[in-house]
Amino acid sequence: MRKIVIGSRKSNLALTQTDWVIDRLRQAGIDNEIEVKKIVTKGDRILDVTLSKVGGKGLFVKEIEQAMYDKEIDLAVHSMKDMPSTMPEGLVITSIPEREDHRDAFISKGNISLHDLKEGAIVGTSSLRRAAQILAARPDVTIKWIRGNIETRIRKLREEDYDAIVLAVSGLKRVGLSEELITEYLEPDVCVPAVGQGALAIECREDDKELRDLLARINNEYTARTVKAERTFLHLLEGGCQVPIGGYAYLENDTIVLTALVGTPDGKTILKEVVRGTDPESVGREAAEILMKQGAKEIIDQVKEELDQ
Ligand SMILES: NCc1[nH]cc(CCC(=O)O)c1CC(=O)O
Repeated sequence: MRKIVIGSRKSNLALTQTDWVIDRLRQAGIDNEIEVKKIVTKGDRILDVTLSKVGGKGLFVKEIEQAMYDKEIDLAVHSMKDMPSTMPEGLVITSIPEREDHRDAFISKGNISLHDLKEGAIVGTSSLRRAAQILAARPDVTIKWIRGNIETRIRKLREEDYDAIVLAVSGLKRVGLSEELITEYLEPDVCVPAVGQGALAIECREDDKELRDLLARINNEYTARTVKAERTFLHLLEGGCQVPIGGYAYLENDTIVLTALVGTPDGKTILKEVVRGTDPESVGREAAEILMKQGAKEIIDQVKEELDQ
């Protein structure tokens, strides 16, 4: 039986996610030897610059993908939301396990809800998507960029002048922090999560048939179908995390219900639609077409132009 080598970033979140996948593989009866190889990515090295300005998504995955081409590793576990919407030649997302909580968490000093924050309160996020939606709900608050891993951001809330921060519930749970820290779960009607938020992507070489057959055992059809709708939408809008785009889909019986969002970073314009259907790609495409008709492309092009300056 062949040994399986998994490449992982060194962050607590990445290693936890990798361990979680290994647990799933074991539960699925896969008892091959498994080795974890730690890789430091460019994204881990440039933590002091706004993520959107240094190239966004690709940053965390590129070096891991090179290791896969070089056969130093066989597979990698990523946060789905960090995956670019197009895959590089020869690599595939072969399996999508069951999704963790998809929501964003609002965490404030003194447990004050988003609605009850005082005027001018400082909310920390480095996501344009979160900034847009927080400002749409509360135009009177100030967004202040915050960087660093989940643990760092929690510490900065405590030690610096932030009144609140927003981060993914899934990330918080995965690094072992208590959900008691959370003031408020932001449902998609308040804050549409990032496409793929809470889900993992297991990536491997396209031609590694033997490994793909093993990994298929931990694919979750519900998550795979809904994430497919979200990513089709993202792909058609050519969005990375450098533009305020959100997408979340769930199933109602067999119907996919996709909430799709594009907004301006100041939150003054929010385009948001709910699309239903059974075929994930059609649902994603329909959402993209509707938002495009409402001016989504113009918003995205303008945000990209501003970032380039
Ligand atoms: N942007 C960084 C990032 N990438 C993945 C997660 C964890 C969330 C997930 O599992 O999707 C986080 C932290 C966050 O958004 O607060």
